[in-house]
Amino acid sequence: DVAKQYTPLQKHPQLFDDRQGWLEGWFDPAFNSMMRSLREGNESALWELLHEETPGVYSFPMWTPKFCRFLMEEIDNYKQTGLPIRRPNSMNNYGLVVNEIGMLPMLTKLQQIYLQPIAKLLFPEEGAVFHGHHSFMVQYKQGEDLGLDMHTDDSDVTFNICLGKEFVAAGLTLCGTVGTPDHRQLAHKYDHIPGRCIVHLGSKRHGADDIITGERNNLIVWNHNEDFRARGGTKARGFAKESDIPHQDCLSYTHDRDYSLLKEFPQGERGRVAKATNKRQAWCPPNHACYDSMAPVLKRGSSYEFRHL
Ligand SMILES: O=C(O)CCC(=O)C(=O)O
Ligand SMILES: [Fe+2]
Repeated sequence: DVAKQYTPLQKHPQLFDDRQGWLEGWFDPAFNSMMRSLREGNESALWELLHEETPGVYSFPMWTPKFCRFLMEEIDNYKQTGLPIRRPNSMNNYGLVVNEIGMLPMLTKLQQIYLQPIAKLLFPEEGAVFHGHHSFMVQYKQGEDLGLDMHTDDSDVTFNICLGKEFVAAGLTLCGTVGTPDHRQLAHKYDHIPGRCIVHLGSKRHGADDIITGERNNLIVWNHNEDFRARGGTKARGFAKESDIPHQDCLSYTHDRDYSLLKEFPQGERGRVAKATNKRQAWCPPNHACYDSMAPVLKRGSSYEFRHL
């Protein structure tokens, strides 16, 4: 398999050595002392380190700038080998699934030793236990993917760590939780900082703003809690009526039935792709959850003809 083929080509074998595991020197000193306190049962250390970006969304320093460069060197090295690159999800065209290149054991360690104890305190239900993860890199730069449409993740708790390199714009826009009245209302705009991690529920609608210059790379860990999923996950909570017209910055050209009534599709080729994707995949909001002022034809049905008046 790919991981085996890559083994002799690795630039930094330490990144694949799960017997040695994660080295303390790779992490921000403040993160290390917080983790030490957590292990000693002092939970307040986490709350002291965290910055609450908006309710349910937290950021904290995680890796040193040096480690971010170290990891990026490995990713760039892999991309030069010509070995196959499977895209992380249907929306990212330039990412890389790090689990598949041989980093799965190390990322499982990262999840179990560091991410899970944090998630458990922040999100007692979704983060109670993690059984698996989908871990991947995303990349934005001019001429490739510029940003990422609004979406929710196939993840119970998502950790998203910025690795640089240098970039202008490319922020993360956060809206509401899927199925709640404010699902498509703006909650917060977050500016990524290299080395810093942001954590939120997968059910939180979010998207990446277009990059203006430079290149942004992030490592994303989608954590799966099979117990939560067996209870129906977020879907079990139902889908409430939307409180109001959606915010412009929270609209998804992939998922929203009212997109074309409220916003222009992106320009050029991206617009063509966006229209075609919308035609195939738009479902939001479900008929029973439409806001009061939504166009009557859209309230009645979710078929394509109604979406493109
Ligand atoms: O670019 C980001 O920061 C977010 C990426 C993301 O939401 C995803 O890949 O699911
Ligand atoms: Fe996401």
